[in-house]
Amino acid sequence: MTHTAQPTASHFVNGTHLEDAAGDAIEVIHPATGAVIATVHAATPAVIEAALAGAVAAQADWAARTGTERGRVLRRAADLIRARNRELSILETLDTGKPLQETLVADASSGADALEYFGGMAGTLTGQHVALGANWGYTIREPLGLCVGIGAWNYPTQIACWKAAPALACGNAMVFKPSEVTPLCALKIAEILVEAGAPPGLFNVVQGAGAVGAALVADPRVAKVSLTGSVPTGRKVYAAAAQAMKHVTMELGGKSPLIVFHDADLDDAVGGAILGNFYSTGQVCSNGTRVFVQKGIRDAFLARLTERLAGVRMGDPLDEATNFGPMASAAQRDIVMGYIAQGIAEGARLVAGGGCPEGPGFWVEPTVFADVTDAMTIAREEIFGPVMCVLDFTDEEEAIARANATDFGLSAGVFTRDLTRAHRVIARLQAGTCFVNSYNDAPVELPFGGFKMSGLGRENAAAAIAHYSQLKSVFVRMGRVAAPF
Ligand SMILES: NC(=O)c1ccc[n+]([C@@H]2O[C@H](COP(=O)([O-])OP(=O)(O)OC[C@H]3O[C@@H](n4cnc5c(N)ncnc54)[C@H](O)[C@@H]3O)[C@@H](O)[C@H]2O)c1
Repeated sequence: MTHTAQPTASHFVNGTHLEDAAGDAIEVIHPATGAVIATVHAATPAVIEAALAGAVAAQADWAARTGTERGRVLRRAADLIRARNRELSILETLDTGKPLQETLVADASSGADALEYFGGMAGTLTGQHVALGANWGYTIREPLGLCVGIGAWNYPTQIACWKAAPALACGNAMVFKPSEVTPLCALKIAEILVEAGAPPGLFNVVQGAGAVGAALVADPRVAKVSLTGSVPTGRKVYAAAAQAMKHVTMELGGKSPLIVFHDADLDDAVGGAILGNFYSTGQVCSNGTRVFVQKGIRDAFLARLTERLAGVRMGDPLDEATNFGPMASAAQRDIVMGYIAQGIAEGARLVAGGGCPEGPGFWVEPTVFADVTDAMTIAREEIFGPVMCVLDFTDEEEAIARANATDFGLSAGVFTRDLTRAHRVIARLQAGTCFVNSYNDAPVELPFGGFKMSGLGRENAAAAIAHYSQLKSVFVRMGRVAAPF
C-alpha cells in the first residue's frame, strides 16, 4: 500500500504554511516500506529570518497577556490534539514507523498532556514576596524571550509539545526544528496551536538538518536552546550556546541500567526489560539497555524472556495488531546491525534475534545478548535500537558500582520485592529518571532528564518552568538611604 503525507508546505511561519523550494530537498521515507511519502525543503536563510523575526514580534504581546489567557490557548490545543488523536497517530506512524498500537497511546496524547498540564500551570506562575525587616523584596518570574527547540526523530510530536508547552506557558515564543528524518508531525502541532488561538509567529516550525539547527542556535535574538538528541550533537549545541551565555536544556542519550534482583517478580521484570528495550523498536533515550540480572535467576529470566518474544508481531505498523515496527531510517538500521555484529565478534552470546529481515523497509529483529561483560562495546555505547544486553551480577554493591560505571546518567530501574532495597539502590544510582518495579513511564507530572553526559535541565513538571523563565529580584527600601558620605 502506498501512502502520502505531503504537507501543505515545508515550514510553518508567522501563523501560516511557508514554502521556499530553493532549500535542499529532504525526502520523507516511511520506514516500513522505504517509500517516499513526502518531500520537504530545508529552510533557506530567508525562511530562518522570517521565523526568528516573526517569533520576536509575537513574543512581546504574548508575554503581556495574563497567564490564564496563555494557558487557555494551550489547553484548547490539548483538546484539539486529543480530538484528532487517530489522524495524528497515523501521521506519527508514517513518519517514524512506530506501530499505530503505540502511537495511539504514547505520542499525540503525551503531547496533549504537556499542553494541558502547562496550560493549567500558566496562571499560577508568580514571583515571591520576601520580608526583609523594615524593607522588603519581591521576585518577578519573566520569560526568557525567544527559545529554539531542536528535536530527535524518535518522538517527533511529543518532543515538539514537551518543549513548546512550558516555553509558551512562561510567555516565550519558539522556533522549532524537527529532525530531518521526521519532519511532518511538528507542522500539525503548529497548525493546531494557531487554531487554538496562538498568535501568528508564536510557534514556528522550520525544516532542515544540523546546519539549520546551528544557524538558529547562533542567532543573537535567541535566548535559549532546548535540544533532544545525541551526546555529540549536545556538545556542539551547548558550546555554540555558551558563546552568548544562552540558556540550554539538553535531553541527550543514555546507556541506562535495569537491575533485576533474585527476589523480583520474574514476569514483571521481564516485562520491564521488554518495555525498556523493545518499545518503539528500542529507539528510546531512557531505555534500560544494560539489564543486570542476579546470577541465581539469570537462566529463568532468559527463558521467560525468550518465551515472551514469541509474542512479537512485526508487520505493517498501521495494522493495530502489529506491536513491533522498523527502525526509523536505513542509516539507523545499519548502525544497529553494526553493533550486533560487534557484539557477536566480541564474544557475547546471541540468545534471540540478531537478524535483519529481507524486504523493503528498515527492519531489525528484537535482539538479546547474554554473557555480556562491561568492557564490550555493546555494553558501553548507546545503540538506539532493539538490542538488549543481559549482564550477570552477584551482589547489590557490585550491581550499583557497575551500573554507575558509565558517562551517561539518563535513567535507571530496579526490580525487587524488597522495597527497602529498591529505595536504597535507587538512592545510589547516578541517573535523573528512575523506576522501581517498572520501566520507561514518563508522566508529565514528574521531571524528566539526565545526570552526567545525558543532559542538563529538566522537561515536564514544575521543574521545567525554571528552565524557560528567569527571576528578577527587586529590593524595596522603605526608609531613608544611609550613604557613607
Ligand atoms: N533525553 C531525551 O529526552 C531524548 C529523547 C529522544 C532521543 N534522545 C537522543 O537522541 C538521539 C537520537 O536522535 P538523533 O539521531 O536525531 O540525534 P542527533 O543528535 O543526530 O540530532 C538531533 C537534532 O539535532 C540536530 N542537529 C544536528 N547537528 C546540529 C548542530 N550542529 N546544531 C544544531 N542542531 C543540530 C539534528 O538535525 C536533529 O534535529 C539518541 O542519542 C537519543 O538517546 C534523547
